[in-house]
Amino acid sequence: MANDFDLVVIGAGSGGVRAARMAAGHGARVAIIEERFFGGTCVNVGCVPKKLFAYGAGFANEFQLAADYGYTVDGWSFDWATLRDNKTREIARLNGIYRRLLDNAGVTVFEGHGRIEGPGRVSVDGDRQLSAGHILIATGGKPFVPEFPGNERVRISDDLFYLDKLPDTVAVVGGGYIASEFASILNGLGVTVHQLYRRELFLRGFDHDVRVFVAEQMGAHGVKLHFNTDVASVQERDGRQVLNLTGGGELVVDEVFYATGRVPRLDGLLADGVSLDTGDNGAVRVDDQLRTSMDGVYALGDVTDRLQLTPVALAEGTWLAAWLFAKDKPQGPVDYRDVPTAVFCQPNIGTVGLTEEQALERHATVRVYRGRFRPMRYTLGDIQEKTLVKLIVDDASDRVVGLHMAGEEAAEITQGFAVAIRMGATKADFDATLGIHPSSAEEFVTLRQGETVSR
Ligand SMILES: Cc1cc2nc3c(=O)[nH]c(=O)nc-3n(C[C@H](O)[C@H](O)[C@H](O)COP(=O)(O)OP(=O)(O)OC[C@H]3O[C@@H](n4cnc5c(N)ncnc54)[C@H](O)[C@@H]3O)c2cc1C
Ligand SMILES: NC(=O)c1ccc[n+]([C@@H]2O[C@H](COP(=O)([O-])OP(=O)(O)OC[C@H]3O[C@@H](n4cnc5c(N)ncnc54)[C@H](O)[C@@H]3O)[C@@H](O)[C@H]2O)c1
Repeated sequence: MANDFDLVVIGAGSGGVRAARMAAGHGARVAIIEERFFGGTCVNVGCVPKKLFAYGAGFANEFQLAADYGYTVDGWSFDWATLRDNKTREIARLNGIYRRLLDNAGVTVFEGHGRIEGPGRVSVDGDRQLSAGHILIATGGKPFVPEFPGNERVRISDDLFYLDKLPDTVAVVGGGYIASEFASILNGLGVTVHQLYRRELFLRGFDHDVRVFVAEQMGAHGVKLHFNTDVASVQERDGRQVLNLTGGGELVVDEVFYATGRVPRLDGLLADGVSLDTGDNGAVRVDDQLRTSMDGVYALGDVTDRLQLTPVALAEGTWLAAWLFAKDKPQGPVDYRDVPTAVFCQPNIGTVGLTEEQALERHATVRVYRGRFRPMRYTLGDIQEKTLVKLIVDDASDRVVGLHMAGEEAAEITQGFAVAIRMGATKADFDATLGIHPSSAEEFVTLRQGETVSR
């Protein structure tokens, strides 16, 4: 007997929606199951509301700058409820768009909990049974909070987007993307922010110079950074949160936000007796064709815990739909080389390719070019905002193997350079490219004094 659907997708986030729409476009009969919100993490409690808040957090700086340009900007104030509710309205609009995209693509939408009952069998809310030629797990991730006394008192990233009231003082625990972005956002909105990170320097995995520079700049913006600091317990005192620190001492704040990583979301996904190979943190293991250990079941995006980025989930969704259903199959697997990324902390970080540390693992000798400057926009007044640009070049081939920026518009600028890096641009190509003057981006093509570093 024919299956109900050629493909049943569980989870309508970035990767699931993309795979479902594209598969339907290739002529497959597709169903998608979503239990919480269309568009998933990115649209609802991730990239989009985060970026809107980051824009919101930048205005205090702009008002100060406007005064340097002769504007009178006395008496401005900020209303949290307006920002929060305008954001929520926009997210509701996007939810509708995601839902309509699926409907218009001819995808059958089920609202409820998806569960794999066995090979080729999926249920919706435990009752409606669907048979499927292929099943795709695109269930994303969820915040991870470590075990310690009082951890039920802390908030996670989802909560920030719906706070009733903006607290006066917060602790943000973690040193990755979310903690650094949230610390900058809250600081920009006028909250006193303590960011706690358990090791020596946050933003592990990014280029060391960038990490040092961002720590210095975030500190200058007012974020109180506490490195080599971890939390033993949290308790309430007089309506406030008291963090007992592992090294001794305490920190008293109004709210505690934990951003200590995300783990794959597999809650109730597999019926009794159904199992899949998973990694240490529960991530669904896949091969380079996104196949899981169960025949006909695929997985992509955050649930596989590789690169937790929306464009990666989108690329995987596009690839899988074509791989399974297109007349012209992709030539090879998804290409994860030189994935550009940005952290929307203040200053923003943009990066593509290797850090200096990674470059030295692969190449015997590299040339490192650094530039540090005050963007022209800030030169009329007292704002001491700085920008860092850095290129890492493999000395043997002259190829630019890493490009890093921390400063205004780092994400916008890095995206364009990422194309050049992927195409194998050399330092000579950068040198031969004329700058756009005056701009910050031109610094990347005018770096001349390199430092040679060997392993
Ligand atoms: C605060 C924050 C900020 C971020 N900012 C950025 C950014 O700026 N740039 C960037 O590239 N990435 C960012 N990310 C990461 C990005 O959001 C994720 O990489 C991306 O959403 C992953 O897509 P996905 O399809 O794998 O999963 P998700 O988007 O998480 O979608 C999974 C969906 O599956 C649903 N689901 C789960 N289980 C079931 C079930 N059993 N039945 C039915 N439905 C189910 C969930 O409700 C959800 O809608 C951010 C993440 C967070 C948390
Ligand atoms: N701008 C973006 O593209 C963007 C923004 C936000 C999130 N994301 C994605 O979402 C993922 C999750 O973000 P995240 O910031 O939660 O994770 P992360 O992996 O970036 O950072 C987690 C941080 O928590 C710390 N940590 C882990 N366990 C801890 C513990 N037990 N105690 C104290 N500290 C601990 C880690 O050392 C690290 O600093 C990111 O990896 C990223 O891929 C992307």
